[in-house]
Order: sequence, then C-alpha cells, then structure tokens
Amino acid sequence: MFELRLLAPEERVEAVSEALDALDALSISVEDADAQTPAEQALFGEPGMPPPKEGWQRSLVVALFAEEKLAREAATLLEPQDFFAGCKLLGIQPVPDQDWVRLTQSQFEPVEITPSFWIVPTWHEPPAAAQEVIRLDPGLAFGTGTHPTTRMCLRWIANHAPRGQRVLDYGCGSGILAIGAAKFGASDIDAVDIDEAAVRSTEDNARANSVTLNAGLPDRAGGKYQTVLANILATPLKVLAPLLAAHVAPGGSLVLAGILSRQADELKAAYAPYCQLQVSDEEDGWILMTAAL
Ligand SMILES: C[S@@+](CC[C@H](N)C(=O)[O-])C[C@H]1O[C@@H](n2cnc3c(N)ncnc32)[C@H](O)[C@@H]1O
Repeated sequence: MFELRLLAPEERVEAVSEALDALDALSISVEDADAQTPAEQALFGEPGMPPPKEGWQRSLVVALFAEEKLAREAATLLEPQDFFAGCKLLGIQPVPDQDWVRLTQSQFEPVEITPSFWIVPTWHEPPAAAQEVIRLDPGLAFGTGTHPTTRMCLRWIANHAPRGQRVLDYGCGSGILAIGAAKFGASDIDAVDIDEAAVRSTEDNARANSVTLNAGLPDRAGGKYQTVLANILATPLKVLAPLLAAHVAPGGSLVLAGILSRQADELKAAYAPYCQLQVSDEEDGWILMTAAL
C-alpha cells in the first residue's frame, strides 16, 4: 500500500477528496494539519450528526492506494486542476505492512467478572480459575465485557444466579447478558434489541457458547419475567420505565445499567410509580440500579 499526502485549505477538502475517490483511492482520511499545535481546532458535531464543516482550515488529506503507480498518477492528475489551487502535495510513501488481526486481538484480553467467571476471546485460553466462561470476540454489537456497565450486570447475574428463571435482556447488543444468564442457569431467555445487527450477533454468540435463547426485535418480549436486564442509557431507560416494569413478574428483579452516578435520582423518580430503584453497584462513575417488584 502507498499513501499520498497533501495539504488542503478547508474549502478544497471536499473536491479533492471526491477526486481522490474517483482516482481509485482505497480510503481517504482528513485530519487537522495543525493537530497537537497551538493552532489545533476542535471540529465535532452533535452526537450522531456529521461535523459542521468538511475539513479544518489547514487539512491533511491522506489517500491510500493499492500501488505506487496509482498514487503517482493521482498526484499528476490532481496538480493541474483548478480545484487544487491552494493545495500542496507533500509526497507519496509506502505504508509498512501490519498484522492487523494480531494488533486487534492484542487489544482484547480475557475480562474477569468474578474470580471464577470470565469473558474470554476465542484466541485466548480461559484462565485456570475460570469455572464459567463466555467466549466472545469483539464484533459490531456493543458488549464485550470491557465496559463497566456490562461488567456490573454480569456480576449481578453471577451473584444472583437466575437458575430456572425466565429472563429478558432488553437492549441485548452482543447478547452477553443473555448468555451470562444462561450460563448461570436461566432456562427461558428472550434477548431483544432495536438493532438487527445486534440480534444477529446475539444469535451467533449464543450458538458459539452452546446456549439456547430467543433473539429478536423488541416486540419479541412478551409476558412476565423473573429477571429483566436492561443496559441502555438513562434517557431511553426513563422512556421505557412503564414497559420494562410491566415485564417484571411479582417478586422478580429489575436490573438497569448505562446510568451515570449523577443520574440516580432521575431514574428513581421515573420508576417510582412502579418500584423503588436502589443503587446496588458502582464502577468508574457508572451505577447499577436494581429493584425487587
Ligand atoms: C450499551 S448496549 C448494551 C449491550 C449489552 N446488553 C451489554 O450489556 O453489554 C445498549 C443496546 O441497547 C440497544 N437499544 C438502545 N435503545 C433501545 C431501545 N429503545 N429498545 C431496545 N434496544 C435498544 C442498542 O442497540 C444497544 O445494542
């Protein structure tokens, strides 16, 4: 692989990027050419929205090509164009080969939930002390066990062992909580998510862990469950309060995560008509809130 690097003023970034794309660049990245200097500019949009501008006042544009010849041709074609005025070619250089698989894998180590319960990527052997193990590789859906909210839910599952219970995992992501519930004896598990990719991921991960569960979109949840788990975020959890509470069987447990410590009172108020939520765990500024119905 070879990368062609150039500087472009903000108003040229879009045209130059489109031209590089048309000239067979495999990828194009745009960075602040003044990053890590006093002239660095913050550029970000609202969550989920694109940034307000295409580039920075001085943008570094890096285009990746499969062959050096293609990168050179692109540079030769770009330079005389009107829209290249004000841009500056910095050069073409080979990109050293990386073992991306190994690099990615090296960032995911086994995660301890309790001394005997571990989340272990498939390229690792489980630790000797592990009696319960979820085999899980990072994928598109949230939930590898590295986030405190997931860990607190799994710790709750390990400590409360929902043996023989009907369990609902609402916002299942990778399915990690549903699979954890199955490992600790739950016998009838529904795992739902608004994201179809998460539903597929949950099915794949359940199969890889030899666990039986029903994954689907939220309308798959039906009736009462002895345990309802939802690791989403405070705002959707507040909106979902009547629905989640209605799914908890009398004497059952509601387990909520994705909540920051400072949001505890808002959550208590939202669930007050149905149950009394308590903070039952805390990690890195995140809390686990639970209620017995
Ligand atoms: C933080 S992830 C949690 C994943 C996993 N349960 C865990 O504990 O690691 C939240 C998941 O909830 C899903 N989600 C968000 N809003 C939802 C809603 N209103 N109904 C159902 N799922 C929702 C997201 O698609 C995402 O997969």
